[in-house]
Amino acid sequence: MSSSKTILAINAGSSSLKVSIFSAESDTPNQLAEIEISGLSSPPATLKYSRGDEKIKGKELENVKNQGDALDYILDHLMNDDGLPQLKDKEDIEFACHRVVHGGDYSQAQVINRDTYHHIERLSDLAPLHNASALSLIKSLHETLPSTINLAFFDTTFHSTIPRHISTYPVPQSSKSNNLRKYGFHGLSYASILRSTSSFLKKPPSSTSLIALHLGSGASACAIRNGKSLDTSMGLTPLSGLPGATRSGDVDPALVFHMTNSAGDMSASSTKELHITQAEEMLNKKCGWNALTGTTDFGAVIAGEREEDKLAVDILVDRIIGLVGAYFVRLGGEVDALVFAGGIGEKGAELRNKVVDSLRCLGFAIDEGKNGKVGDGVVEDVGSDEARYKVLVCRTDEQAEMARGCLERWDEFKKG
Ligand SMILES: Nc1ncnc2c1ncn2[C@@H]1O[C@H](COP(=O)(O)OP(=O)(O)O)[C@@H](O)[C@H]1O
Ligand SMILES: CC(=O)OP(=O)(O)O
Ligand SMILES: [Mg+2]
Repeated sequence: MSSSKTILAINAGSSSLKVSIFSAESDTPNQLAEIEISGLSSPPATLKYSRGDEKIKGKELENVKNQGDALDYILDHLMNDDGLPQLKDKEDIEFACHRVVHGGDYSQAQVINRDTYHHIERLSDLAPLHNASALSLIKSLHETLPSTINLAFFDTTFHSTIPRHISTYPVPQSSKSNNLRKYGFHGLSYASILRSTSSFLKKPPSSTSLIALHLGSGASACAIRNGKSLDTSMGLTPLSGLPGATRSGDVDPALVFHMTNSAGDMSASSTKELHITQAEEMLNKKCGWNALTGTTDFGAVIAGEREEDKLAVDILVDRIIGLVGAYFVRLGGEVDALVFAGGIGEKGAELRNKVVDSLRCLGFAIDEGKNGKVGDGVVEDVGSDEARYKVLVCRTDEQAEMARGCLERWDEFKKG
């Protein structure tokens, strides 16, 4: 390990691209700058940049329409920032860490080479909003920065501890369908949440138990027992569980055949790299709160006054509390904290209020004053002092989690 070089960590979400740059001079990642382009699914996209005291927030970017444009914009911005002398040459970037949502059976991060690239490509059908765009970013980075080593970090890795009776679907178990199991996603985020909250609670991660909620354009919940994922709400693909901006979340599996009689036909948006049926297209891209309200921006939905806005919020709250109740039972009530994270979890004070208010019977309660004043802390306690269980807000950092993983295996990754 250790050089004067830098690590670039790239997190392609379904509505955003977040990139952080770290110096690789110590055992823990030292963030030099963080840049985020959000609102890719509700244009215009907006830029947020922070490097020390230098901050840009809410700048609208008319010409940034997709993940590829966003990466080009971000690399250009970083390379041309005079306040970032660590990044002047393309060769300064030793590693680029990419968040890849579906890692199939990979149990740890991989160096991207021809084999791993094609393996990830084959998993694209199982994460149709994510893997294909992560791969196109990997390809474009490989072309722009030919001397940088690309690494894939998977959302699925954290959930490899889910017991078999929880990850198995009760369907015929042929050898192929044994791969048709629950994988779970947002794993880099849950690893980051566990690291930050256990440190906040002054407990080792291995004895910390949480019900964690990652609520963004894709939303999920996770039961963490003694530092290990016990269950999570996304499954074989990131479609199941909670509704998202454009995803239905759990519905009766037969519903789709009543919405269309060509469910199994290929969708017009299928490409050579990505095969997606009309059913998958509909449930992944045409549902969620966007289908109910006409916007993917949950900030606008929760501020909205219309019946459909209220309905979308009530649905999300209802599905969240259902999962928290189930996980509370799974954990036998041994819960150190309920944790909110992700764009909505971190910024949506009113949603936190509604969720926690509905969980009073379990011993959770919010302090409205603290909840309304969440600042820049990595972890903030928003629970009432009188409540039995803690309620925390955590600024999850998937990029830092990847950079940490890169530093831990630096020499091995250098060998390729
Ligand atoms: N003040 C706010 N209140 C509630 N939701 C918000 C607020 N600001 C942003 N959001 C929502 O956060 C979501 C994006 O979360 P994020 O985790 O960054 O997304 P991604 O899934 O792309 O990683 C969007 O739905 C956005 O509308
Ligand atoms: C897995 C997933 O849905 O990720 P995101 O919320 O970043 O889109
Ligand atoms: Mg995300």
